[in-house]
Amino acid sequence: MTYAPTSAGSPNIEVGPKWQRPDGELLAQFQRHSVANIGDALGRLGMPDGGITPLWDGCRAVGSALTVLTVAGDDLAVIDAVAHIEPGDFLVINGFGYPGRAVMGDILSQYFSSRGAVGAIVDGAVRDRDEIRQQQFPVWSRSVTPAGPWKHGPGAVGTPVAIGGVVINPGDVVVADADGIVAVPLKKAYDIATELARIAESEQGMRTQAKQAPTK
Ligand SMILES: O=C([O-])CC(=O)C(=O)O
Ligand SMILES: [Mg+2]
Repeated sequence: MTYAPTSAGSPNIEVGPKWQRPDGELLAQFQRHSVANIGDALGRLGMPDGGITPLWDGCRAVGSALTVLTVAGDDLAVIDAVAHIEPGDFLVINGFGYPGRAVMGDILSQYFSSRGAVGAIVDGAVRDRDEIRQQQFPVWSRSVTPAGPWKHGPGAVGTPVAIGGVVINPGDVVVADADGIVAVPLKKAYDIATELARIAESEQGMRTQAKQAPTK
């Protein structure tokens, strides 16, 4: 089966209104912080559940949410999303948590990477784990299966979606690492970045104290 993403768009894939993306400088402020610390800065609430995990060791990415809603086991909306990618985008795909059929593999991953995306998160299944690891393209998913996707739609690109029980809007700052995923609403991102500097400093202090704890 062959396919090639087009800019024409499929008639049954809705495209949301144009959204604002965080600039590179703002994204850079999140580069050096762990997802755990960013979650703390958000009050330890609103993080996707721990069932969505990295596909290979060392996955880490920071980017602007490019949201996709797709039918369980179907990748038509994911294919359509390729034409909407701008450098720095982070694909966030609601595949209804379905484990029985992958909604992306290494070919789509290569398209994402070629267009400048920084990573992909799938609340659902993916396939081609070895090839994606070789590409070093960061991917998080709920499961892995060799079963390939149907391509019928419907779906949506650039509308709010939920992954792991949390709503993510297009243009949210998405950070993912070995622990999991966090999304910071663009409106809060500057305040959270400031708070992060304080948290990082206090964590550093606690680490030093822990290292120097007296033996009994
Ligand atoms: O073949 C497909 O339909 C999806 C897939 O495995 C890929 O993106 O590599
Ligand atoms: Mg494949």
